[in-house]
Amino acid sequence: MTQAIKIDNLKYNYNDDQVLFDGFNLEIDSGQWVALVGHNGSGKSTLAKLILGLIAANSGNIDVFGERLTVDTVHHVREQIGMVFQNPDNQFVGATVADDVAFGLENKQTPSIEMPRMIDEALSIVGMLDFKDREPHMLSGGQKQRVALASVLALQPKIIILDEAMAMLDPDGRATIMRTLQDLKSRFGRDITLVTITHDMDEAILADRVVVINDGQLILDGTPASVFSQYDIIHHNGLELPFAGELVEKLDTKPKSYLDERELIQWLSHLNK
Ligand SMILES: Nc1ncnc2c1ncn2[C@@H]1O[C@H](COP(=O)(O)OP(=O)(O)OP(=O)(O)O)[C@@H](O)[C@H]1O
Repeated sequence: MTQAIKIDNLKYNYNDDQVLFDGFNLEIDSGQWVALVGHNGSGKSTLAKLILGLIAANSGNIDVFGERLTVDTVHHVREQIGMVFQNPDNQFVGATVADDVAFGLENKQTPSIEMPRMIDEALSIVGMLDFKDREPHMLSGGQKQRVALASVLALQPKIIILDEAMAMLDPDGRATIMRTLQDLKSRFGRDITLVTITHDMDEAILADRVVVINDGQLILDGTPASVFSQYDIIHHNGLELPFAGELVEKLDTKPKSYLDERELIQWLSHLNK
C-alpha cells in the first residue's frame, strides 16, 4: 500500500528546555482517515506544521508520497497537502464564496478558462454550489467551513489536514462537516488521505484509525474500537471517550467489546429482554 506520510525518528523542540518529539514515528497509508487526538499541548498542531514544512525538524525524516521533505522539496510537498483551520472567519479573502475558492486557483496560476468549472465542482462536492454568489461572512459556521474545505479541494490535494476544524461549530455545523468528510471518503476513496486533529472523540470515532499522542509520544494507535476500549489509558491521558464509551462506563454490566452508539442501543435493548 502506498504511504501518504511517513515520519521516521523525528526530533523537534521549540526551545532548549523542552523536547517535544524525541524519536517519533508514524506511517499513514494513502486513503486512510486518521484522527490525531491528544490533550492540549500534546504536539498535534506542531506535527501538522512539521509535515507542512512550516517548521523544520531537528533531525529525522518526513516523506510525503515517498518524497523526502527538505528545503528544496517543501513547495512541491506542500502543494499536495490542503489545510483547514479552526476559525472559519480567518480563512476568507474573497468578497463572494466563488471568489474565495478562486483565490487559491489564481495563486496556482490556473488558466482562467478552467476556473469556473473547478470552482463549481469543488463547491458542489461540499454541497455549497447554491451559495457561490453569497458573501462568506453571511454564512453559518458549518457553511463557512464547507467553503474553506471547497477552497482546499479545488487545489486537488492528496492529503487534507483539518486542525480542530469543527471546534468552533455548533452541533449542526459539526454534523454537516462530518457528513461532508464521510462523503469525501466515499467519493475519492484511496485518492484522498484525511488527518483530523481533534479533541472531540465523537468526531474521532468516524475515522479509520485513531492515533493518541501525549507529550510528543504515541500512546495508542488502532481502530476507533480498539483505541476506545482502552478506557484507563484514555482517561489517564486527559481525554474523554466518545458518548457511547462514557455511557458504558456508568453501566454495572458492560459489553465485552467496544460498541458504537448504534451497537450499544441494540445491546441495551437485548439486555432488558
Ligand atoms: N511557537 C511556539 N513556541 C514555543 N512553544 C510552542 C510553540 N507552539 C507550541 N509550543 C509548545 O509546544 C507544545 C505542543 O503544542 P501544540 O500546539 O503542538 O499542541 P496541540 O496538541 O496542538 O495543543 P492544542 O490541542 O491545545 O492545540 C506545547 O507545550 C506548546 O506550549
